[in-house]
Amino acid sequence: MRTQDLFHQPQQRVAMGAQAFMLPGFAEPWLATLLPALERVLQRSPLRQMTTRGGRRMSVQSSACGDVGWVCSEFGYRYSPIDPATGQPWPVIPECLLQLAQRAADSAGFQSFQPDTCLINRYLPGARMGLHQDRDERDFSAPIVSISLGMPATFLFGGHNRSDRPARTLLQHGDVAVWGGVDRLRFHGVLPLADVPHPQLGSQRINLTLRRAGSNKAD
Ligand SMILES: O=C(O)CCC(=O)C(=O)O
Ligand SMILES: [Fe+2]
Repeated sequence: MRTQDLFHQPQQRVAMGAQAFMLPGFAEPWLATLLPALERVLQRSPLRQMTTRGGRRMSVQSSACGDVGWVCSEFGYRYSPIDPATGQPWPVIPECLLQLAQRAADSAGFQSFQPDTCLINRYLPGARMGLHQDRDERDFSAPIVSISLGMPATFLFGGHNRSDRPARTLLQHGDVAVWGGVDRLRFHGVLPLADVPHPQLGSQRINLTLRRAGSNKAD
């Protein structure tokens, strides 16, 4: 735990936009329960490399938990109630992860966040995520809560046009980023990861993004 938690000082918020914040170390009190819970999820729905609509393999490995999971293939992007890799429903979102996401959303000014899906992305050194908008959800009223674990990454937070120059924010183990409202559709991405092994998780970064997909979107 960082000293700020020990003395119960108000959590620091770093503004990335009017309704976008980075909450440094916010996930730390949950990590001891979150990491084993995440392992159990990944035993049931293992990480896999998906192929984009353009036919290219994504550089991250992905899985999901929740009522639906985000899947992509050469046929496009969608939320599905079934994990295509196992033919089974996705694992449920672990209680501690749900609680962490709701508390982080609250701290960023988004009350009553009810996520129904969590995308799990694993970055090995060199993996990246190009600038994109998160717009496969059925409505954009709920925020995105993004939890970073393991190796540090440079997060790019741009504007509403792909060409808007993005700001850079370092995301480290335990940091949580939340964006919604007027900032919900801003372009964002992650620079290629440098190999700076994390003491506990080694040469990987795991990012968890909790969202409200809206189950009607699922097929
Ligand atoms: O890895 C990150 O920090 C961002 C991931 C992301 O943008 C996404 O999964 O849509
Ligand atoms: Fe995204």
